[in-house]
Amino acid sequence: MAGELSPIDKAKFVAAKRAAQYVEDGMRVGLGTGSTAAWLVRCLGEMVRDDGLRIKGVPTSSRTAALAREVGIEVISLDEAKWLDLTIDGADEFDGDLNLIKGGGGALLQEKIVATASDQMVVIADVGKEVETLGAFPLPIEVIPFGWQTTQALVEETLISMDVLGRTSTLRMNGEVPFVTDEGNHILDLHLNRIGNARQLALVINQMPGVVENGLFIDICDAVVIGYGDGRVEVRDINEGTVATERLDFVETDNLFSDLSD
Ligand SMILES: O=C[C@H](O)[C@H](O)[C@H](O)COP(=O)(O)O
Repeated sequence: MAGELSPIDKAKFVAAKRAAQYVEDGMRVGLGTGSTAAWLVRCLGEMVRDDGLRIKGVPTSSRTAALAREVGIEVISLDEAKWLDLTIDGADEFDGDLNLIKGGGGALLQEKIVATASDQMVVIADVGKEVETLGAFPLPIEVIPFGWQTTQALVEETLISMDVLGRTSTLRMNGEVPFVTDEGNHILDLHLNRIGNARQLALVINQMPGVVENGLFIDICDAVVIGYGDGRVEVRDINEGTVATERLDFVETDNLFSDLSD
């Protein structure tokens, strides 16, 4: 129940609950992936069930698709939707320009495609995700399995030539075997510490053969809803800066707080 949630889970929950207010009847909504986005899907499921909200959801991973169906959200594919009114998703880091690192859960490819196909992207995050400069969180890049070690070597050589700090990368593992994304690819995590020019880095990485996509989301996010462990939320808009700071009450319902899994 809510009283047993850790401060970080409360922060994620209030961010998700506040962001759910962006969703209007009839919208086509991109549903993000991760522990914060899972709260959002639960909140929307409750609104569908209790308030009669009618939405069509486009999930960004098989995990989110399963959860959305479980809570009663109508799920359609991106190609069926064609264009989305709104996407709400989590992030691993966001900076003052609302640029992001995403992909900690391995869903960055579908997430970027879905967010880019949306009129608006709203990110939900606990306050610990805010950084001055992106890069403390390892930057995920999705690579095809064929020749992944060659791709890794190319990525590392290129980063060295660009004089990017860090320079090491690791293949993401799932126990003893390489992690496999929903698209059948692998993830390399780049340990950069600090990304001086995220825009340039994103372009350079995506030009390398074998790389499918990187976890830098530049100029895609329109607003971040930041949650705090004491129930406060802050809405930061790319055009208007901080537009609202408020406190949300926790609503303890079995639907939201039982068996929550990412
Ligand atoms: O691939 C996963 C996504 O980009 C997530 O949205 C991101 O990793 C944040 O996840 P969480 O809300 O669990 O911190």
